[in-house]
Amino acid sequence: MKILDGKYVSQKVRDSIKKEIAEIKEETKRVPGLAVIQAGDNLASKIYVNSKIKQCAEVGIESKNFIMPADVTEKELLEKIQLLNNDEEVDGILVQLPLPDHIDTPTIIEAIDINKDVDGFKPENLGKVVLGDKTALISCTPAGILTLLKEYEIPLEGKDIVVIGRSNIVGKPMTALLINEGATVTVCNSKTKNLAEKTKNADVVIVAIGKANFLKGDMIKQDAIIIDVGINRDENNKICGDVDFESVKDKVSFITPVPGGVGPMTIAMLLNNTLKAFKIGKKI
Ligand SMILES: Nc1nc(=O)c2c([nH]1)NC[C@@H]1CN(c3ccc(C(=O)N[C@@H](CCC(=O)O)C(=O)O)cc3)C=[N+]21
Repeated sequence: MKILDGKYVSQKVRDSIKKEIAEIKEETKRVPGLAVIQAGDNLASKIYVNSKIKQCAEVGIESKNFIMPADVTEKELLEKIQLLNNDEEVDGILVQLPLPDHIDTPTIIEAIDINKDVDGFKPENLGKVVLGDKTALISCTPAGILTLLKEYEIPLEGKDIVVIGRSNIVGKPMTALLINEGATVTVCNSKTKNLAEKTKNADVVIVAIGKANFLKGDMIKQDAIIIDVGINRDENNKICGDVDFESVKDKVSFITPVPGGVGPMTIAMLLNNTLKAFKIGKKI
């Protein structure tokens, strides 16, 4: 078993982003800017947002955090996004999800300027990902997974890959990226019949189903590669993934740990998208 070390690879990505930003700053006197909007202050959101802000500072991205009250109206959020769309110093806009129930999330995402959509959540960006358009701002988790697999020189062409989860922000863009790499992709979900039959045949299994310790050793084949997108809390409030690490560990060739796998890669890709959006917006 080899660990796909997201902590290590994300640091490498951040080092490279930091270097590029320093060079651009030297030449243009400008640095990328990221605006983060949070509605309400639930603790989990706060922790992620703080981590993003800290890592922005580390690579030289200027970040601004806007905390709106939990009862913020859709109109107020849309007005805030309009201001940020027109703000020269803001290259990327991230609206932390989930939003409170009374807010229509697609309406909010739709309001973000296409070139500032650093989460890659807008329909146009997902469309570009499907078409293999290099100018896409790619959803951060799938982009991070692809970067991690490439860093470890894991070939994808001709591989049988099962993706468990069909969300707009992980499963769907992940599937498109893998198809474009020449993999044969099966997309499953919580209602899939005979799931283990499918996962047992897969060279790579990507699990994003949001159920603690869901994927077990008897569901995979020998030497499978396992990517665990889940972040759950177990009965002892310890962070755990969607994969039962103990039960699969002796069977896998590669596996991402939780924590320290996909999570850090996701944030690194957010920084990367912010730099990309800055370069597109400022024509660098
Ligand atoms: N608009 C938006 N974009 C997001 O990208 C987004 C979001 N909303 N809402 C919440 C989720 C969650 N998310 C995480 C990213 C990294 C870690 C991460 O780095 N986790 C560490 C562990 C952190 C810990 O110990 O708590 C790890 O896996 O090693 C976790 C969670 C991004 N999200």
